[in-house]
Amino acid sequence: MNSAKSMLVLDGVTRHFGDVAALQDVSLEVGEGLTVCLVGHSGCGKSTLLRSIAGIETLDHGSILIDGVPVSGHGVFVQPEHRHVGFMFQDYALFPHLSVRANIGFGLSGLARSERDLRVADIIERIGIGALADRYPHMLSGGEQQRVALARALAPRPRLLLMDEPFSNLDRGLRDKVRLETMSIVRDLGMTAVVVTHDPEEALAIGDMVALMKKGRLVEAGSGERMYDAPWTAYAASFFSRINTIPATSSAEGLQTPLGRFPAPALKEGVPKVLLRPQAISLAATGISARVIERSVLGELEELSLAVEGLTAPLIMRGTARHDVRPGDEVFLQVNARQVMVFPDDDAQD
Ligand SMILES: Nc1ncnc2c1ncn2[C@@H]1O[C@H](COP(=O)(O)OP(=O)(O)OP(=O)(O)O)[C@@H](O)[C@H]1O
Repeated sequence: MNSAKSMLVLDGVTRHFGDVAALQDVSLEVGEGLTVCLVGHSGCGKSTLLRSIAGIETLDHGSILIDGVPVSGHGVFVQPEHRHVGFMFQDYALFPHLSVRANIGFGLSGLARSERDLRVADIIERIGIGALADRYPHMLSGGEQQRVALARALAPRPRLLLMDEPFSNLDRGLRDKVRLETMSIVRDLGMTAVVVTHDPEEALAIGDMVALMKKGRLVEAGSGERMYDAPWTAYAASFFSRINTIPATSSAEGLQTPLGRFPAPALKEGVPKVLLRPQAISLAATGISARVIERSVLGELEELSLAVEGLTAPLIMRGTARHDVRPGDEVFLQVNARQVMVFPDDDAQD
């Protein structure tokens, strides 16, 4: 993290809907100019958290500060329109009867006409949508609508930009391009942004910080690189990629597994389990004996599904190398010991 001031502070944020604990004691700080991605499976509370920051939801407990100003909690509730946040909805929610220019100017009604026109012209130029300014939403492609929605959210110069699944309505091919362009505009403007996504790759790609949620709780938060390379929890390890779970038993020499012996880190108690990314395994001339169940070429990557004595589930191996192997072939495996992750068994992955 850098030493920038905190633009958003969530402290013990809690919200129930009847019996459902949508948010439980969520605390997080986001430095100015950074993008945080809220990521997690459906129903984990991402949207409720975003809506709480926007002021569309109230809190049961906890508090929210935006740019140092309390906006929710401890008896305070600042109305959404006074929070200085820009909100970008998943479906863009552009007004169909207004031109692009009028859509962008919509949130600036408090300004004098000349000032409003200047602001709209400025953001249109920054986002590079001059050619679209006099069109109407139905005359725009999905990617163009997305940029107009971004311009509209940014025109009032919010302190915080909130984006709810902003790229999920775009086709795969367009999505990566629009995502790159959008996030570079957000970064160039020095905006602090909170982006909700259910896509682990998207979270890793765009978040300066990633906050992984599960059943209303924050599991862990940090840079995407740290969370992928050195997750603190088995849940995070398995959320961001496919993972092999290898049963282990502890002994004085370390952890015994069907894939050999690994050093045992100091774990509090319980039987540890070993997690192994598919790319930590490779074929070799000697090593652990295995049988090929299936080989699939996934474009850049090749995936082998392998049967290993002592493992009930197939072991998944992935890499860029191509192997001339067929189902039934006997092969040998090597495991990159530096990529072995060990967690207590009670750290559920579900
Ligand atoms: N207004 C509401 N009334 C009742 N329950 C709600 C309400 N809003 C959300 N919930 C519940 O709170 C939990 C969290 O929902 P939320 O929409 O925040 O999850 P999410 O992570 O954004 O999910 P998704 O990715 O599917 O949008 C869910 O169990 C949901 O059913």
